[in-house]
Amino acid sequence: MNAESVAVEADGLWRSYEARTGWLKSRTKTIDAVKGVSFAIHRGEVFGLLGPNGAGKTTTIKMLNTLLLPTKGSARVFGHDVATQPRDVRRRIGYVFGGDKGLYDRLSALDNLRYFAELYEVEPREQRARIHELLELVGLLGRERERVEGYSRGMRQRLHIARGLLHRPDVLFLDEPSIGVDPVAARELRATVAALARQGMTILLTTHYMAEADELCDRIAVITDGVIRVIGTPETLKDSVATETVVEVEVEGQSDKHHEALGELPGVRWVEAEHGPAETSLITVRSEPGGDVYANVLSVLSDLRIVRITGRETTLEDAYVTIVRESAEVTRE
Ligand SMILES: Nc1ncnc2c1ncn2[C@@H]1O[C@H](COP(=O)(O)OP(=O)(O)OP(=O)(O)O)[C@@H](O)[C@H]1O
Repeated sequence: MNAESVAVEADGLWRSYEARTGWLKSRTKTIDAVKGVSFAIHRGEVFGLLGPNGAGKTTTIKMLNTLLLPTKGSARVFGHDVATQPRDVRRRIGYVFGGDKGLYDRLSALDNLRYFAELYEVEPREQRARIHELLELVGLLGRERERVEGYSRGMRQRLHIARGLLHRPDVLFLDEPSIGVDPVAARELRATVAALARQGMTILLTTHYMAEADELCDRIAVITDGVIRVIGTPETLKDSVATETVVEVEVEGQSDKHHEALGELPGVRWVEAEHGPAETSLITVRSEPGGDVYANVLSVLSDLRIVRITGRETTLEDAYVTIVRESAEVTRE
């Protein structure tokens, strides 16, 4: 693959920290935070890095964005080495992290963006239009003259994203952008990230919210204890832990004649019906995970009155929890 189709490439990245322990008798201890991480993010891809607290996500991002030097291994952003060509890397990346730091509270959003535009050497002729365009993208147009101290967490986060985009980076690192943001604001934030992705931005996202990762990411890497355990699309991750989808339908009357049709639906492994209370039947359909099993079952039963339908697909959270648990077992062995 050539350097322009691979946006970010990590090759055996390793980072150790020397941490001081003890008070009277201080000793240094080596913590291996990231232990040989490798992956490639393609241009235009939204790539999620998921893992529990302390797994090594931020350390990985900081090596990729030149804030930390790798102890071992290497990484490139559009072919530029993070250790030997940091200026070239910085020109191509934007870094946005969650939380309260990184903005000037006493200034308006507009003045914050003007300040950072200067800092990032955005051409003075371009600044006005660029700031306007970004305020529009993140949905803050009309509020830009208000001081940031009066902004909600969600608005701050969107302003952070605008800041990270001022110098037109090709890759955006989003480190827990939705931390502490309420559900409605988080949804708006996801819409902003999705809009950026549609425009072709390459994004590396870390988050603890599985639904967010599922909605936004093309591929996901799960990291625990400094090691990547799995890389795949949200669907492959879910499929790797899901054994089947179970749908239960309670219908009025007899359903015997629908049995055969249900059994012939794509992916269906097994159908069972039993008589329920008060002239109802309970039909259980077990099928392979994924596919349109709900819609198919409902269409076969369309001439019956449905009392209730329950069941659920494997979620990304199910998959994540299983992967993290299994990796903890492997580490213990
Ligand atoms: N400056 C540092 N000095 C010593 N140890 C550190 C330092 N920064 C991080 N660590 C340790 O490295 C490991 C990985 O930390 P890192 O912040 O990369 O994890 P993370 O996956 O981003 O976690 P979180 O989800 O909590 O942000 C942890 O054990 C952490 O305590």
